Amino acid sequence: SNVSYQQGLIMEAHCPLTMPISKQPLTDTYTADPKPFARGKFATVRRCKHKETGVEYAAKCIRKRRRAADVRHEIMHEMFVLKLSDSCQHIIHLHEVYETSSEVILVLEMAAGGELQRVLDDQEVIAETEASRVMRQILEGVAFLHQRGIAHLDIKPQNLLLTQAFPQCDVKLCDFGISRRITKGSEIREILGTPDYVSPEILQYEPISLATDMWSIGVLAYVLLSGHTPFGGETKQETFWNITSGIVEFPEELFGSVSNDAKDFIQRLLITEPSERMTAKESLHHSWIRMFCDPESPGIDVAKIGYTLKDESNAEVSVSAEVAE
Ligand SMILES: Cc1cnc(Nc2ccc(CC#N)cc2)nc1Nc1cc(C2CC2)[nH]n1
Repeated sequence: SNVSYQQGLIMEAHCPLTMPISKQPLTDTYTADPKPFARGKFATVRRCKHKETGVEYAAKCIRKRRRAADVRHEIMHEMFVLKLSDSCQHIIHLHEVYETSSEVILVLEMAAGGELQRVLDDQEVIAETEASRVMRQILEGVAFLHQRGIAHLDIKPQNLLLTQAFPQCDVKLCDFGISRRITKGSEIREILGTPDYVSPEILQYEPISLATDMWSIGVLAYVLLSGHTPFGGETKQETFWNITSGIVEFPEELFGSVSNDAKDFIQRLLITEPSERMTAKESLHHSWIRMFCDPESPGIDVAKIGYTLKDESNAEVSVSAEVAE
């Protein structure tokens, strides 16, 4: 259609989510910590506080040019996925975007509790009720993305953030840096996530799909309940061999006190054939996930997708759709 869009970026023609990008200095509006509290390969994350509201955010500063290729499109894809996920409580929200000559700065919701990985470092395993509650929230977020044809492709405890100190906290998914829209003839990508969480199809250069995330979720559940990774080997090569073998064991000394429901949940995800794994929607109905959740919480959510467009006369036209999960 020939409507004109708000100034800013048009990420994907079929679903134009406008996201104004400010060229003002971030420090006009926020007080930013000089020292990052987290670092990725191409990004640093700084705590920053809005000068007027006092609200704290996490400013993810992504270098625009790296490996010589212009990675602007990848950054816009991450912004698109974050904006599309605005209405999901289990995905970190994108608040604002700034751009300098060398960086794009995503001002993101602050999850003060930090990474789920820290909890695993501190306490090895977590109680089964807490593991089920964590998994349910992660599955809500993943089901939201999968409903929209997006695979995260890097689900691991480092990318699962807690809103406050464990266990009285909620969990949010972050980092869509290697996420992909999965189309029908899904592409074959030599994307490599984190060795322990990577799925057999990735190792065998077979098409990636939404089911690739479900494998990682199976690994995550195994780790939460036992403190060990199911395919961990002495070397990366050995780990990859164990993954493609698809043999999952539940040693008595690790799983002796773990319910059969929990083991069944894991076994229905750690299947080498992607099409045989539970989908995110099916896993939300698995007894291990339903068992502990508060009965009155609705199992079915309705997702609202809304964005505003401008018509020829520059009047705002709002478009919204409701999608029953
Ligand atoms: C207290 C805290 C501690 N450690 C991290 N680590 C971390 C993990 C993954 C990524 C990868 C990404 N993206 C960035 C930082 N994030 C925190 N809070 C955040 C972090 C954020 C947004 C995601 C940056 N909101 N609140």
